[in-house]
Amino acid sequence: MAAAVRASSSSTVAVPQHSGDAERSSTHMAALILARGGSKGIPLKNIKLLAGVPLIGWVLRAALDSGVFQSIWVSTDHDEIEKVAKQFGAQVHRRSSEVSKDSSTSLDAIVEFLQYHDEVDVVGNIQATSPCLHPTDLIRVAKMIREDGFDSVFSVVRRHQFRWSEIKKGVCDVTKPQNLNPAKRPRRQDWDGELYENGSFYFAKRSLIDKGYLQGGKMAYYEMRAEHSVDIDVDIDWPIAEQRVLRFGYFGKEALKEVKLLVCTIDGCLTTGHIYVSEDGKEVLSYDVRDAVGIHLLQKRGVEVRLISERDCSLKTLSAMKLGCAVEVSVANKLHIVEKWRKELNLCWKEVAYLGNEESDVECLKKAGMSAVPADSCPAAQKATNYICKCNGGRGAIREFAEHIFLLMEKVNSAGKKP
Ligand SMILES: CC(=O)N[C@H]1[C@H]([C@H](O)[C@H](O)CO)O[C@](OP(=O)(O)OC[C@H]2O[C@@H](n3ccc(N)nc3=O)[C@H](O)[C@@H]2O)(C(=O)O)C[C@@H]1O
Repeated sequence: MAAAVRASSSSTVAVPQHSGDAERSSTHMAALILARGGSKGIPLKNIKLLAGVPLIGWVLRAALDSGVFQSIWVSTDHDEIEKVAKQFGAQVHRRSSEVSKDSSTSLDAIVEFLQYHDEVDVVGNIQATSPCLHPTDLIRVAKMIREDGFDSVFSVVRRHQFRWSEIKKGVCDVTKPQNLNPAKRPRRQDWDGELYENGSFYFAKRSLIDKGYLQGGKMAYYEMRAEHSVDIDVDIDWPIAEQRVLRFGYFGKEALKEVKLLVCTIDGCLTTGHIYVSEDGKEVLSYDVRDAVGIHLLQKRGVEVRLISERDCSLKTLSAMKLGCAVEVSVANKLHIVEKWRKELNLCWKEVAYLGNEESDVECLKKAGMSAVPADSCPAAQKATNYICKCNGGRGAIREFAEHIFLLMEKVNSAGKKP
């Protein structure tokens, strides 16, 4: 009989230092994210943007920052997914079509991966469909395998749900309680609940997978915090998952700071980039009222908003928009100007948010504590940011980014309140 032991994300387990753990261990533990191109419900689900980040990006970020893996892989049959995986620092296993079908199981794809990778002793199969994973979870699970000697560990979540048997015509005409006594219904606080596999990850030693199992041998579960337990299964889950990751997801090693300054590129962010020119050479720009509202909301919450452009935009036209923002035009080097503003306001980069869409924005996007690009921004800008808006430039991207900033600021403030 396989032994099952518990671990919990809320238990106080000694967490090893991030850097160097993977190198120090002789066991080759590989993270493996399965991301086939043909998903049934949501097209290309595995790279669809969830809160501005491609779905696989959320778990790849956690896997990389955990520092416990000797190698991090995405197994895919799709060029676009390969590109995104590499952008997030993963290696790519191009899998065969046999293990990419609707009927192929995760185990099929994992077995194929191992056939090509003799060096791997343990596979940590992390499912992209559970994007609220944190590095601390992976660090604890790696310890359970490496130090506590488990052959397999998988994630579970505790639920307080009463189960009832199914009524089947001609077989069973009535229902029966499965895990409760209706005469003595326990209150939530009087009942430990039950553990459910939540599909976030499955770690298993090669020797076990060779026998055709992901769960077996000396086996343990890892209990995840309920708020981190998100399983995207159907389309309807997507907006819910989006709210969850914004609140509880992992945003990288750097602690977030309150935003004090938002710098926004004019052409292609505040505006669509279209300019109407009259016979006498006058420019007419248009902007989205939603974006003006976004700017005013930010200002109301004490965020200074400034506009920047490489082009010699008409200051008269910009001031006619009545946005109440300081503006700098004909800028040769945007980074120099933002540095100047940052110093003038006595801010660190983490307190600066930046919305840009072009090559000239890349340095600022990389340095800012929070950055975003409109959906129709150039690929270099998209690569440099951690939030790709759903809205296009001049079509609500500022308003959308403002909401994102507010949510993250809520996260900063609630973290500050913890004892
Ligand atoms: C390890 C395992 O058995 N995983 C299965 C899980 C697991 O049982 C549940 O999540 C538990 O809550 O269920 C399935 O989960 P699902 O189909 O959503 O797959 C989870 C993630 O893995 C990718 N995948 C899966 C199989 C495969 N051959 N190639 C892949 O790339 C998907 O693209 C997706 O990102 C299911 O719902 O049918 C199928 C999965 O195979």
